[in-house]
Amino acid sequence: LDNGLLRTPPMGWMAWERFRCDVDCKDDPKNCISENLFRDMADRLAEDGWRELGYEYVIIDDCWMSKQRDEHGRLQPDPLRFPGGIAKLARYVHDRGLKLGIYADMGTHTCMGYPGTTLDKIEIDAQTFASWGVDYLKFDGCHSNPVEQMIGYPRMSKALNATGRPIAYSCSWPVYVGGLPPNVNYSLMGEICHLWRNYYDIQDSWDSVINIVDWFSNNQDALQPAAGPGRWNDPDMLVIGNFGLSIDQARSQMALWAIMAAPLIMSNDLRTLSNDARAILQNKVAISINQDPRGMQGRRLLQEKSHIEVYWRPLSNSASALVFLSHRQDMPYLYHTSLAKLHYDPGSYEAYDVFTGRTMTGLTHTTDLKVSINPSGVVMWYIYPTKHKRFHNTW
Ligand SMILES: OC[C@@H]1[C@H](O)[C@H](O)[C@@H](O)CN1C(=S)Nc1ccc(F)cc1
Repeated sequence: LDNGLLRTPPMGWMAWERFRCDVDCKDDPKNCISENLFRDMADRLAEDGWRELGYEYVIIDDCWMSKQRDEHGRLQPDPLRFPGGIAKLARYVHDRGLKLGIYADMGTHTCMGYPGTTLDKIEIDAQTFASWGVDYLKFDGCHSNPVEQMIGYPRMSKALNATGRPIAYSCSWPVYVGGLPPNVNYSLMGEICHLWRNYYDIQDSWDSVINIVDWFSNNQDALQPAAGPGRWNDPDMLVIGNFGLSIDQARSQMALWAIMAAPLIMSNDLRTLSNDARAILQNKVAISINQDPRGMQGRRLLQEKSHIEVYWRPLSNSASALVFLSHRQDMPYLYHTSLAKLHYDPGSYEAYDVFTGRTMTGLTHTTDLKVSINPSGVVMWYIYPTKHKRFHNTW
């Protein structure tokens, strides 16, 4: 959606994968979906260096609502869990230089059974969110049919615009109609939404992450051209820092989300994050690849019989990113290749290893490259022609 917002993929934090629909604030006050949780996360984003790296959105997901709309027919937060109201929470978030996201559902109910936004409620819900100072809307699609979705998703886009408040618009519509053409028109998606969920929900496991990566790669011819500034495919949240990924697998998700120009929206507990997870999520070069101003989503370049896969993304200033993924090996694999084999033009290059911080100089397109990749791990390089060295930040 070309209205100046999200010219690079959104970055921030979202409650759902880590905190789900925990509404038990009596027995679980630290983890339940409440204003306290979002204030805690806003504090962490503002105090632990996240905001300066670009992580700016604090996004409320399902289960924030009261079970009834108010006497004016407006959505309202659960009064026990959000006693101060959403406008006050938005002020708290804004005071810390951050932005607030919220969740609604095109349909009779949200996926977890809270009040939905039926077609007649779209305008009043958009106005309500704008009046609260909300900056981002995740619009889910449970409990609605394809006709209601076809009417509702464009109508919400118009309604948000009509509020006069710049609100980033995330659409779950493709997920509910199979994620691929002809049921999904990605040109239309790019006109009405800033980002869209294409595929099933992510879970806290490597199986889930690699399943999503495989689906996006197998369908990249339909998906990759749909992405660009203001219009992003959304393979779902970063689950780095939770319970299911090893360090190598966490690096793999960060590297592949950078190649896919995916939103970098974490769902984890920033209050107890390990140093390893923080180092991966705060990796400046991985973030700068993800946020590259050209906004060109990358692709899977090749799959070897050894189950080594190579991903490539073109970047600004004649730079590019390469990711070597060991998909199904069970020991470190020494992969031999050359830039020529990866379709690079003749010339001399330098490569910065994103996770070790080492720079390789004096590479030509024929230099024999030997890359050791751990099982379910990656090696990621930021590559630029030596003659353009002056353009590239020295990290
Ligand atoms: O309730 C909200 C939750 C999260 O917002 C996800 O990101 C959305 O994709 C939808 N969603 C859930 S759990 N959706 C859902 C997923 C599987 C299922 F069997 C029934 C509902």
